[in-house]
Amino acid sequence: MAEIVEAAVAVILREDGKVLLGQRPEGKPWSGWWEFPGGKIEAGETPFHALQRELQEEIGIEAEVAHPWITRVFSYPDRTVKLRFFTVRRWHREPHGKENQQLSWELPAAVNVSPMLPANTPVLDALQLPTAYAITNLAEMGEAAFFAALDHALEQGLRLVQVREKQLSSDELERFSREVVRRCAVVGARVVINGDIELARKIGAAGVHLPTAQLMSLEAKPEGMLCGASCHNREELERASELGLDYALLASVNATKTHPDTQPLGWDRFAELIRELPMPVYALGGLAKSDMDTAWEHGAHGVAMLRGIWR
Ligand SMILES: Nc1nc2c([nH]c(=O)n2[C@@H]2O[C@H](COP(=O)(O)OP(=O)(O)OP(=O)(O)O)[C@@H](O)[C@H]2O)c(=O)[nH]1
Repeated sequence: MAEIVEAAVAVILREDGKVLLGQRPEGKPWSGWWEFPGGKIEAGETPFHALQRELQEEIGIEAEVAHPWITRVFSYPDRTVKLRFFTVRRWHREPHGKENQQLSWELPAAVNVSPMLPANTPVLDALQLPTAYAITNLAEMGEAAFFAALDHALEQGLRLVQVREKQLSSDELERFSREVVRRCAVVGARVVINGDIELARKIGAAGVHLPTAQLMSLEAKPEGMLCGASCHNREELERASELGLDYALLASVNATKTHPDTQPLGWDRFAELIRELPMPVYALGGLAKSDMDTAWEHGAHGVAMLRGIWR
């Protein structure tokens, strides 16, 4: 097998949601194609040091903090690359093309420059997943309180909601899911339905969320819809990765009321379990939006919440 080239790559995120892309300079392979700033990890370098060196050399900035995010392997005709992505939300100095390359701030959902390096298309999809993920809690809250909290959270910027109401009959679930989809659609938020691919299609939800048993038994990712899964260990995370799922939830980081008898993972174990996965992973279990920075520090894409988001 050809050698694997390892690279450290930066997703530099501005507060307006735009990311920085650069055009590969003349003289390099794939010159003219657009990419995230970064480059090869040299012998003896850690990925983080390679990232800082490349950011300095290519665009003249220093990352104040860089969090490990996803790792993607991609085979080009002449080489296989292993791209270790980091998110950078704070940096020093203004980025400028030090190799005479063009730079452009772009929204992941509407990139105006092309062509993108082929390895990067799924990365732009992953970047369209918001950092806060909500799970419905009709069972504990009741309908009036739940819908009031949903409208409030949507107003505050919530853009991804999982419908999970195992106590409802199928008719009730359809009625409730349609109402959640309707309210979310007003602001362009996406809804995934727990466990029911057919219902998701029938009501025009964005996708489906697989409970663990369904993750382990499903043969292929359902086509044409957003699809994530609930995981508790490395085996389940690897299954989600093999199926090419768009995201995973990993629980339980802290002790929760939902699973009082389960031993929580804690943040260090969480970080260890999600290393080198190609899809974003949300941390779940006794968390609130105030845990976001800690989640990022441990490699999470964001925080998933069943109670914390509705308070
Ligand atoms: N920097 C960067 N490289 C990427 C991205 N996507 C992607 O497939 N790659 C691949 O990862 C490898 C990174 O190497 P590079 O060519 O940027 O590294 P470098 O600046 O150290 O290269 P050099 O040794 O040619 O100067 C290349 O094969 C490149 O095609 C991306 O978004 N950013």
